[in-house]
Amino acid sequence: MSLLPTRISILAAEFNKSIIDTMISEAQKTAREAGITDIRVIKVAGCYEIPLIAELELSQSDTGIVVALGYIERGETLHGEVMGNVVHQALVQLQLKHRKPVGIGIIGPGATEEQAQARKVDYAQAAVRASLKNWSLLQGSQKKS
Ligand SMILES: Nc1c(NC[C@H](O)[C@H](O)[C@H](O)CO)[nH]c(=O)[nH]c1=O
Ligand SMILES: CC(=O)[C@@H](O)COP(=O)(O)O
Repeated sequence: MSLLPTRISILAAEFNKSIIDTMISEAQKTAREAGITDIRVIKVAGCYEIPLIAELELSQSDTGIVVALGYIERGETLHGEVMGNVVHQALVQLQLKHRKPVGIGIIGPGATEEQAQARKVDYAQAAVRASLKNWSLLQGSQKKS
């Protein structure tokens, strides 16, 4: 029963590249500081593409944690709101299916560029930290059972 996951897979929606590049760097840095050495970064087109790749990564025994990074910008229609709901729901369901943490670092929906700039570091760090905390809680519960 290891205290740390073998691998963290960071899935980044590069629809808004300037925001996401910073989020990727911050997530990598936070994972390294926690002692993780196997950090995989996979860039997808947008948030809608994250759940499928998350499923593939979580199915691999070495992948202990998936971190999802994205920014759903404010648009003129409800497209972003629908996407946000669908993607968040899918990622939560994948956690329950695989019994592995998914750190969700998706800004928005409906966020302005300014709001995203203000949140990109905190969301990326929090997604890694929260998923690592859940990892240790899961390890603890498995020890007891
Ligand atoms: N508008 C945003 C998107 N849209 C793209 C979708 O995620 C997807 O790539 C497309 O519908 C093709 O399947 N993605 C974001 O991550 N953020 C947005 O604001
Ligand atoms: C969140 C989005 O899809 C955005 O990029 C475009 O939104 P909209 O088509 O509602 O203007």
